[in-house]
Amino acid sequence: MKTITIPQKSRFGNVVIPLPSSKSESNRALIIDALTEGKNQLSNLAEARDTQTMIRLLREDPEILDVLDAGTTMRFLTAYAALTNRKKTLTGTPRMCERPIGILVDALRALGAEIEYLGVEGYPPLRTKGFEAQQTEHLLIRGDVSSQYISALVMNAPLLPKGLTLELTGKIGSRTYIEMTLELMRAFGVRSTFEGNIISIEPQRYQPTQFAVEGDWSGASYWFSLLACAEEGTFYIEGLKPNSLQGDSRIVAIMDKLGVHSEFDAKGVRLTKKPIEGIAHIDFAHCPDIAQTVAVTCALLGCSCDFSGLESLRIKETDRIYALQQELAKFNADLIEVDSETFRLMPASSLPKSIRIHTYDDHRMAMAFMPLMTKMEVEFEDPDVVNKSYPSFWKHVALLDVQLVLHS
Ligand SMILES: O=C(O)C1=C[C@@H](OP(=O)(O)O)[C@@H](O)[C@H](O)C1
Ligand SMILES: C=C(OP(=O)(O)O)C(=O)O
Repeated sequence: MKTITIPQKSRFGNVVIPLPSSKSESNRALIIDALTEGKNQLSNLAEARDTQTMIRLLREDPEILDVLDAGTTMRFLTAYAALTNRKKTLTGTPRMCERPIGILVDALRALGAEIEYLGVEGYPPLRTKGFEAQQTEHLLIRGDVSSQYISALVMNAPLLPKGLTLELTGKIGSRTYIEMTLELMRAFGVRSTFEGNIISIEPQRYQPTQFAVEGDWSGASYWFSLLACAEEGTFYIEGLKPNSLQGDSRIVAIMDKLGVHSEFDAKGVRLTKKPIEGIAHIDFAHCPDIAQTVAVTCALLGCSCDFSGLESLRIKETDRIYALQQELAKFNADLIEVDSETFRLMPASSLPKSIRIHTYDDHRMAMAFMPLMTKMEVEFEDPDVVNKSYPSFWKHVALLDVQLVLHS
């Protein structure tokens, strides 16, 4: 198996990280562009495989849309194909075919789309078979499984003849991602309202627009974590702004308590070290992708912390709760289930000199555990896993002046 080893290092100088762009913003802008017949000027699109897959599938327009392991690409393209009357088969990796899509398919069927499951009911692969007439303009949809179903529907809503009112039921998760979708739509001239649990969108057209994608806050979180765990250093992360559309910018407030001070200027954010205050409880319901980052940071800093809002982690690239528990245990840390809503992060009691991290086909399992390098030599299995969101990740680790060793 291919692995990569990083030697131990915890003192850094001034390091500049040329952060890649957000795949979440990119994939939304691309769907909106497709709905505007490609008349926009999109810049700074993500290098992430999830985005490159979206670009390729929209450009080549094949009969079979293989999204690989990209959740947004699967959910956004399913709604796009179904509601624009395209006949497509949508499929992906074996794990993608275990990630539920029934809530979105039920909503699309209620709107009037014909969709057939090709394998197990409720999961990809599936086939969109046509859309004749809009059956309703008011839908109830669960908000507590994945926000991607809701984003997928609302991006297409302005082009539906009757528009759409979505009533979200249950506890709304990843609300920041739904807000990001509506903000991006606004940037392309589409008005909407999101009050309480109700989203309303009238029929209207997207306006051709110039749109530049921001840096990826989820990717930035690993550099915050590394500095939190390091003995010294100053990082400058390019391409981020303080008022981001991305909920993962919440990492600034979390890391402020874990010893990282952030200072923004026009081009990015400078991170410096400050005293650690600790943090008793963090709710990740609206920023689930940074839970792994923060778990590793707390484990290494010796900070016990209660985590809530982790429900969606079980249906992501892997079962992230299980994966975290397995890998944290390798350095005597743990993530213990306290009750149905809370997990307690128990920090490492003693550290080994070296470690091998299994990555579970999950980019974030590799990137989140990278800061272990501040305490020990770390070997990562399947280092190419990072390509899903951050293909230049290891190249950026090398900017820290460490000698990475690749074993194939
Ligand atoms: O809409 C998006 O861009 C995303 C929404 C989130 O998923 P859920 O809504 O399924 O939590 C997040 O985890 C994912 O990485 C990206
Ligand atoms: C969960 C993620 O992505 P997706 O759901 O789009 O596959 C992620 O990037 O962490």
